[in-house]
Amino acid sequence: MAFLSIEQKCTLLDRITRAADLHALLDLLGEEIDKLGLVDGYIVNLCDAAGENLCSLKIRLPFEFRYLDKTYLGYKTSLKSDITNTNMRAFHGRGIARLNTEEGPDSERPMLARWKVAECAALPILSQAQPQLAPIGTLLLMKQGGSMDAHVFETIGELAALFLAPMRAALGTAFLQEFHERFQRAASEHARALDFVIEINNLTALESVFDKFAGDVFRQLAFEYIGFYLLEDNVLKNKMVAAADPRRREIGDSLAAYLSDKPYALHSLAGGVPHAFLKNASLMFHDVQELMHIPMSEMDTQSLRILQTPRTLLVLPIRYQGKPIGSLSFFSVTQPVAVPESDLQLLEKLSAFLGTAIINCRNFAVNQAQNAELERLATHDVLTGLPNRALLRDRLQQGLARWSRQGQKATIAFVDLDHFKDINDTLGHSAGDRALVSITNRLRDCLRQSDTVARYGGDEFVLILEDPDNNGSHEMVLQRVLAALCEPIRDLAQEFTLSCSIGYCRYPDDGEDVDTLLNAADVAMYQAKQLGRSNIQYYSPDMRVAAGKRLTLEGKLRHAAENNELVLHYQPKADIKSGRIVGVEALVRWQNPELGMVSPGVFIPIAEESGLIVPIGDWILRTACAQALAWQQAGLHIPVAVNLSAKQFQAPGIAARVRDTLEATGLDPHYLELELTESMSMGNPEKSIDIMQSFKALGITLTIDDFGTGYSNLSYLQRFPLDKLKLDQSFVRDMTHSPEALAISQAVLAVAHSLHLKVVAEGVETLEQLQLLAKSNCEEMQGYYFSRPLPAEDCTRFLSEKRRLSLQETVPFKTGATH
Ligand SMILES: Nc1nc2c(ncn2[C@@H]2O[C@H](COP(=O)(O)O[C@H]3[C@@H](O)[C@H](n4cnc5c(=O)[nH]c(N)nc54)O[C@@H]3COP(=O)(O)O)[C@@H](O)[C@H]2O)c(=O)[nH]1
Repeated sequence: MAFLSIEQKCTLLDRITRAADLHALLDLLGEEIDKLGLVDGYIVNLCDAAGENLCSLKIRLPFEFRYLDKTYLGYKTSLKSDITNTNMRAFHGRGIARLNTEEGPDSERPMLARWKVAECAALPILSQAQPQLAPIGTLLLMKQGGSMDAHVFETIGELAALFLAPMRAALGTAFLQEFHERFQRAASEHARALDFVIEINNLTALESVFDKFAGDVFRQLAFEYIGFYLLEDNVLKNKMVAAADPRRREIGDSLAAYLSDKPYALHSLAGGVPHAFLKNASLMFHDVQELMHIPMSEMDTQSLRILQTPRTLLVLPIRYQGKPIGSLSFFSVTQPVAVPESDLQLLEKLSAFLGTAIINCRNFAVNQAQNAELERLATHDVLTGLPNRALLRDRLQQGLARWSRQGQKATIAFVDLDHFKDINDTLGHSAGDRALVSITNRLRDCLRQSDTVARYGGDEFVLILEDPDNNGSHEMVLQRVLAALCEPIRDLAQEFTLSCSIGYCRYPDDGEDVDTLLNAADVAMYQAKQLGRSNIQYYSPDMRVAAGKRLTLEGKLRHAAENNELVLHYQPKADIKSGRIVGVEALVRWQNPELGMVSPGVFIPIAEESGLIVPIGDWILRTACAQALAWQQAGLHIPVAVNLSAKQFQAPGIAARVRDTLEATGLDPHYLELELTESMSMGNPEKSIDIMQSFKALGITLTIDDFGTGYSNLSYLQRFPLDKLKLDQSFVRDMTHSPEALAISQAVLAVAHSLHLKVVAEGVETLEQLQLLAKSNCEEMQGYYFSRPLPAEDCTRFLSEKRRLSLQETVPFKTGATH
């Protein structure tokens, strides 16, 4: 039975034959279905060229949803997919397939509610005359009020049949054309995507990456906002909300502000953002009602309110190597956005590129942080955090350029802590470290922000003081530094007071380059040390001359022992009461072919500072022991006293070295006396006691030299295993005319005697001094009055002649020796 009249069919066929292409045919078919007024909506699905998918090519949704017609255009369903699907049932079954509350699969029923229709029905588009040919597609019909009857299907089926042949022909052409267009589109999309990938991968800041991504998406799709969320500490944090129109930023900004301190927890699927992340799949919502189908959190409800209820919302996971690392939300507030399958695929691709770019940025940030740390380690001192030598030089170099441009003056100062080693020796290295940190803080407090303090070495600091006003304020600052570093350090196990020696020079007066200035300040600091420490010295060129001389001496001294330039002189010591010679003191001399005789008062301090005293000291000990043994073998049983310098005393294994020397030379230890100074033993008294006990265990006699010149802790003195004290020659020199010197000498004698120690007076030059010492019960004496230090040969003669000291007027022993 025909439902369309002949005239209708003829008119229609005429229009069909004049239709230009497949789209014109589809439009015509739609127009005719509309005219019939039998259904509220329809979708024309046609097979694609490969015969693999049904493709929605013409859509007319029920009236209130027509704005979405374009959104679903191009939607593909695989012909191999779910055969219970209404379209598939019609296509494969070649008959009508219904979907309503009673018929059709449950999975499709939400579609009825979504489009507010009572029934959907799919008709295959096929030829009744040639049933062996496969359908070319389906026609999905929608009815809102009530169901569709046979009349509807037959009328629309008859209409569709008229279109079958021309559509089949047009399909071939259309698919060829579509294939061509798709190829071209793909090529240009490919090129665009490549540009995008290159550009986005070159970015190193997350914000720029988001901006770039948003810019590209906004150019291609009608979304108004994009929210970026990244996984951090097991929550999704909003990183940015980008707006397509800068004039409408407020909504995006409000959302970003709201989300700034509210991350999405990932323990539930509530909300599109966590949903897409957890499911690693995209979600598309065309209205709020659809959105309501997934669980919502309070945060989502509030976000939607801020977004004034978006018309379209699409959420995608951001993936890196297939795994989600965040989510992206695209939304539009003013108008719905159609997102055909091809655009969705494009977005998914872009979001994968975005994922790679995000990881690049993170790796870049980690590398930056690592590089910064390496840079910091290379330029800063680890303990104090102060600039190290390398950075100091760099800062000084930059300063020089600036000062010369601005005609400005500056001060470069070397600050060296006095006796810092004592803290390490007494309280250990961690206390030493704490002291250095405390010193650093004091230095920082003394300086202005524009000044520099750097750690130059162990206990050496360098200050760069800027002087933009040329007002000489540097002197005040250096005084402040000296005072601050002399304050006691209280946060150690025991209170410790340090001092410092400061040397400084001025730019440009004393030098105009880094090395000259640092060297000048160093030379001045050395001078400050020489002048008794705890003072400030301004550089003068004379100091450099002296320092140069000192360097020359050090260079020559280095080879003195191997060149046989060192020689020992021996100064006899006598018992004051009996007048007998009770020992000799070995005193080193340096006879250099170029410099002549160099006084030990000059070269011993240089040997001490340069560390040369250790090998030189070994030579002295060996030579003195060998000489004492030679005297014994000649029948002169006389003990020899050897001075031990502080460096030697503190050198590891000193007791073992002395023992080895005694063994090597064969001298009985009872014929060796070691002279130690007060200051070297008081620096770290406990350690000194250990070393002294090792000496005593060998049978060596121990004497404290120069007693009275240093600062002695009497309680320690009591614990030292000593035999003698040597009264310093300064007291002996003055005792005859200075009541104070006499009083100190007598006090020293009293202390020594109360500790059962003998006293040796040194530097005795006159009979008067000798008599005074005898009256004060001093046991031994040494000095020019009895004998100057003598070369070994002369001393042998002196000992052989068995000279005796007399308390009466005598003629002192004279030799060719200078001292
Ligand atoms: N570590 C070592 N230090 C040594 C050694 N030899 C010397 N020194 C130290 O060098 C300083 C100067 O020594 P020197 O010029 O040898 O002076 C000694 C005596 O010559 C001098 N002296 C002795 N009697 C008199 C005197 O009557 N008047 C006078 N003006 N000077 C006199 O005193 C110095 C004695 O030194 P000491 O007993 O050690 O205090 C000096 O500090 C030496 O210690 C060495 O081998 N190793």
